[in-house]
Order: sequence, then structure tokens, then C-alpha cells
Amino acid sequence: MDPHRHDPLWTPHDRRQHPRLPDRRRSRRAHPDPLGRRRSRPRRLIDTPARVARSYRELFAGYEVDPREYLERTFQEVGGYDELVILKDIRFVSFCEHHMLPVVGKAHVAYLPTDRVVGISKLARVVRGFARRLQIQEKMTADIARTIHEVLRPEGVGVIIEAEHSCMTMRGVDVPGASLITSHLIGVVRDDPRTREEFMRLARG
Ligand SMILES: Nc1nc2c(ncn2[C@@H]2O[C@H](COP(=O)(O)OP(=O)(O)OP(=O)(O)O)[C@@H](O)[C@H]2O)c(=O)[nH]1
Ligand SMILES: [Zn+2]
Repeated sequence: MDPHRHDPLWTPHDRRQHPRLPDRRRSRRAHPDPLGRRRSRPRRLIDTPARVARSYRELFAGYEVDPREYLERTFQEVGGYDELVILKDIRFVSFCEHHMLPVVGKAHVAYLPTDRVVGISKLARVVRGFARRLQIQEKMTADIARTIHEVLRPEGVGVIIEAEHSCMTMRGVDVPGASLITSHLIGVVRDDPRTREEFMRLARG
């Protein structure tokens, strides 16, 4: 039995190597393969390789950016504001590096500024910059927190991520609805019980 008999891209070209299979060459038009091989495939699949390549470029665009750069423009006119700044429910789509399947979730990001703040959209851009890569959720959580800490130098940073991993919810152990919650706290958000509690309450509330 041929090991490739279930391959959906199995083509007449391949069938010629296997005379026992029916030859459907005449029912399909021959098209040049983007990789230069002589192949034919259903018309609706012809553009698929190029389309997939374009969509991967978009989905993994995080490799083309340095999220630190988003945080370089800051404002100092904050009117003495010295409480936590929290941006919650930042929706993202990422991909687990084990199976390359979608990880869909939301991030809550907070920092306690010293003398300057950043435009809030930039916090969401940092999340997206790290999400649009192959990821492990724990690493993504820590990367976001460390980047904000290193560039803004605030009193503290907190990041919580809750996400569904398709590799667990649509295959494998197959537990729909399960979500992974990770957090990374730095400085006063980790060490000061009042600030930590405030972050947890506002992020989850
Ligand atoms: N800690 C952590 N684990 C993850 C993440 N994304 C995927 N995983 C897990 O990575 C593990 C990879 O395990 P393997 O045993 O190599 O892969 P597998 O045989 O496909 O495992 P199953 O998913 O259990 O079928 C799985 O347990 C996944 O659930 C993540 O962001 N963080
Ligand atoms: Zn996975």
C-alpha cells in the first residue's frame, strides 16, 4: 500500500509513478508549480502556496519588528500622575512553537510610571510584536514585562495573559474551553502587596 495515499495534494504526476492508481490527468489542467516542479492540482488550490506564504508573513510579522522601539516615544507632562496605568483585554493571536497552532487570548499590561508615560497604543503594539511569533506563553509573558521594564524604567510592571491553545482544545488532549493563565510581575507590582493586589483586581475585574 502506498504511504502517500491519503495526501490531499496527491497529483496525476505522482499517479504516473503508480500505475495501479487511476490516472485523472485529463480531468485537471496542468499548472506550473511555484517551486518549479511539474505538477497539476485542482484550480482552487493553485494560488494556495503563495497565499499561505503571504499569510504567514503577516501572522509572523513579529520577527520583523523590535518591540522596544514602540516604547521610545514618551510623554513627561503627566500632571503628577503616580498611580498604576493598566491596559486590559488586549486581544491577540499567537502560535505555539510546538504545533504551530493558534493561541488566542488576551493580555493585561500595567506599569507604575516614574516621571514619564507611553502612548497606550504602544503597549498593545508590544503585545502584538511578541504575539506574532512562534511562542511559549510563559516566555511571551516575560518578554513583554521585561521589555517595558527595560525601556521605560518604571517602578514596576505587571503582565497577565490568559489564552486558549488550539493544540489542547482542538486536538491532542482535546479539552475545549481550557485556558492557560500566566503572569510576570516586576518591581513594586511584585513586591508591594497593595500595588500587586490592585493590579490583580483591576486586571481580572
Ligand atoms: N508550558 C507550555 N506548554 C505549551 C505551550 N503551548 C503548547 N504547550 C505544550 O507543549 C507540549 C508539547 O508536548 P509534546 O509531547 O512534545 O507534543 P504532543 O505529543 O503533540 O503532546 P500532546 O499535545 O499532549 O498531544 C504539549 O503538552 C502542549 O500542550 C505553552 O505556551 N506553554
Ligand atoms: Zn502547541
